[in-house]
Amino acid sequence: MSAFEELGVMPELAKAVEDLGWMLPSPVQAEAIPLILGGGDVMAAAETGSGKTGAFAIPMLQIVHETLRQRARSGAAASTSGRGGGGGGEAGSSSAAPACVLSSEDRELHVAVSADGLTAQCRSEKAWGGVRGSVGVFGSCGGKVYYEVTVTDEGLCRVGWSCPTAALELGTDKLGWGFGGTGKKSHNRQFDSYGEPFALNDVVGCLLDCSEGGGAVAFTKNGQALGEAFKLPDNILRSQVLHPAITLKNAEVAVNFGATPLAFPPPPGYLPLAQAPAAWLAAGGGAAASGGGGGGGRGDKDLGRKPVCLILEPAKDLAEQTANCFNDYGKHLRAPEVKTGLFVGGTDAAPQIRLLREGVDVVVGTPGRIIDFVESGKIPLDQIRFFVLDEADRLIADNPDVITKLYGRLPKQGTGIHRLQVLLFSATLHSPEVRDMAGRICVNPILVDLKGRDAVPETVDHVLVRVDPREDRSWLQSKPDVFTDSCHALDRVGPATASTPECLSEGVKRLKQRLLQRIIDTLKMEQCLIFCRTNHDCDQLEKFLNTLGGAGAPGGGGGGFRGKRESGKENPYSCCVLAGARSMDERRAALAAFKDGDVRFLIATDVAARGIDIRELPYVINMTLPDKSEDYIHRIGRVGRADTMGLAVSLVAAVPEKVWFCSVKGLKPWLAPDSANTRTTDKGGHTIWYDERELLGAIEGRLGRAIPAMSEDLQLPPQLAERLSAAGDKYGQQRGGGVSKEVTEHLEAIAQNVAHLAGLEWQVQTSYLSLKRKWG
Ligand SMILES: Nc1ncnc2c1ncn2[C@@H]1O[C@H](COP(=O)(O)OP(=O)(O)OP(=O)(O)O)[C@@H](O)[C@H]1O
Repeated sequence: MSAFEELGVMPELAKAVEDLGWMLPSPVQAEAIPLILGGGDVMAAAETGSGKTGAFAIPMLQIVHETLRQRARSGAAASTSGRGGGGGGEAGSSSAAPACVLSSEDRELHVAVSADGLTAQCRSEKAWGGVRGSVGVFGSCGGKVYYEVTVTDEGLCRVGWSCPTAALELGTDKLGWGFGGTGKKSHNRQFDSYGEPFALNDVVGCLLDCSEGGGAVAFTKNGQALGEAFKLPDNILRSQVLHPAITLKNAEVAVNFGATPLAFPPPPGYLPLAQAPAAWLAAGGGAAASGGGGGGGRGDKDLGRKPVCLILEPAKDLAEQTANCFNDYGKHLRAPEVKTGLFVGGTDAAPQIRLLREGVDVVVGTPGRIIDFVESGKIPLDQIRFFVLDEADRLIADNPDVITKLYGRLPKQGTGIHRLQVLLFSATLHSPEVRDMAGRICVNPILVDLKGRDAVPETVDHVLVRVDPREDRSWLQSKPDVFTDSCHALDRVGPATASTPECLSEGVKRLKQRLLQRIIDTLKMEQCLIFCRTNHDCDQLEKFLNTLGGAGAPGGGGGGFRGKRESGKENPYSCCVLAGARSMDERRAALAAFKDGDVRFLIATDVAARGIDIRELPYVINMTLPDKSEDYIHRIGRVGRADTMGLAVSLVAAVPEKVWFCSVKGLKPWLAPDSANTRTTDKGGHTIWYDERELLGAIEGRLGRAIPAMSEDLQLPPQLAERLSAAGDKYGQQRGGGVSKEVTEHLEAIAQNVAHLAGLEWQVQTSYLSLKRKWG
């Protein structure tokens, strides 16, 4: 049994992580996996690069897989029994059709459905409870269908039709059309008088007309037509499936889809749902279809398969990485496979919508695209079991409203294995905002807090280089070329004005680029992730490195990485950019090129600060300190991952630097710097004074210690250099020259002992049993 299986992880998942070379669970995995498998809400704070993604993804995949298997089993059972009870329709037309019953899954838990799936009861006096039919009708089928509802107890009820992603409380959104006992029709929360009231023993007929030129919902009462209630929009008819839908409050109804004789014949041209041709029908929404267990009328097994996990990530690149992790960890899961979908902005929505239609179990995405898809009914949330905020503190700081809205729509009535689990993960999880949000969206969360507040991993060395243009006057030289941000394009910069704040600020910018080159050369860097403050700073630095790489050299000329132009192994300063202003394709290509070693330097904004995992990355450089101290911990955490040593170097200005600050999205004042926009924001312009001494103070305060400085000739602080050489460590390589070999030997030794112990245990058990048999 592997170490992961000892945590309760199923063999298929354990095998997948073994394929990745994981021998032992990391500490956060050892703590969090059993807690999540046990059904609890978990808040995990563990240092960067410690395997948090696996800590939530592995148990989630296991529970999702088990849930899907269970549904597939109950779906198969429902289909078999349903077909047995069906029939009675036009010869030949209904034989292959999925039988319709009230779904035991596509319902609220306070609604009970009878064993035959034909009676629904809600015993809550306060809450409406909804349920849908297990079979729906394609809006594009061109036919007309009918079913009957008999009111069998006092109480409130509303009946009609809704799409699989509609709210179960019928008529409260754009995808549901209902008729209530008080004589009101309802759609999208609009309640208008219609027909007449109905009550105990009344029989309401629900009509759906999908014929050409039709497109309507209507009702009858005790066989009398009440007239058209709703016209259905074309887009609904084209793209949606409509299911029988019922919502009740302290009431009971019996439903007849036409498998047994109806109380009243349907109006001319309408077929009872149970007798509709199979091609009109789609199984979905409930046990009969989920998990691939049921079959739709069009042979699309996944129709109606709804997401079980919702994972929010703060950046597109990280969302993509997490989705890939789910695919990697779940690659051996079969019957059914667990399907993961990526939903991020700035990319074509059409394939994502298609994916949702085909059915997806794990939804990973960024807040904007997710809320957009949820609000437009594309991502249904009524089957969600897991809500995960990865990098929770960033998500909560930037998107509290989206999180609150999404949480508000998640199903919370479940118990046991159906309970909604909320998981919050980050290396920095101790803010009051996180505590406050956790108090609202978690139920008794268990805190896995491995290293206390904001720990930097032992595998990360971090140092700073002071940049003081008052002492180092080399910035006044004109060579080598630098590409600063034009903040001081209108200021007189030269020896005569060299001590004004503006000149010193320009001096910082020039010095930093030249220092970067010296650091790269001195430490003989072959791979480094370089953080800049803004997209524009990334562009400028890209130009600078491209110029160093040789004018006219392939890869020179700026404009970002747009496909392989040369091997980074030949150009010592080859670079590409990963920043929010670049297209998703460019970002993807840049990250891939850097990971593959095709370029040596990845210049990035904070979109790459969190979560991005680059194997054996040796160096990070901060051209400018981040303005939020927690982002420092995440940025430097791009090195020192998975027990690999890494060094982070921060360039820290000793004087304030004037930088661009645009609160208006898309504004680029540096393209035409003038006396208005180079003013500071308090004077109506687009710049601020950035003081890195203060930012450094905040970071050191947070970490509780000073960050050591490199010497003027860019050597490591002595205590760091000594420790590194004493341990024989190198940046970009495993700590201790390769702990994994020791781990392997250790595991091999344990495996023999464990096998021996298992043999002894077997002997004890069998001897006990044989003695029992012998002596009774
Ligand atoms: N048990 C393990 N054994 C070996 N390697 C592991 C293990 N768990 C995770 N890893 C590897 O460690 C690296 C970091 O993992 P991951 O990205 O999940 O870290 P994280 O804690 O989420 O980091 P961050 O805080 O930066 O988001 C990955 O390359 C992953 O494959």
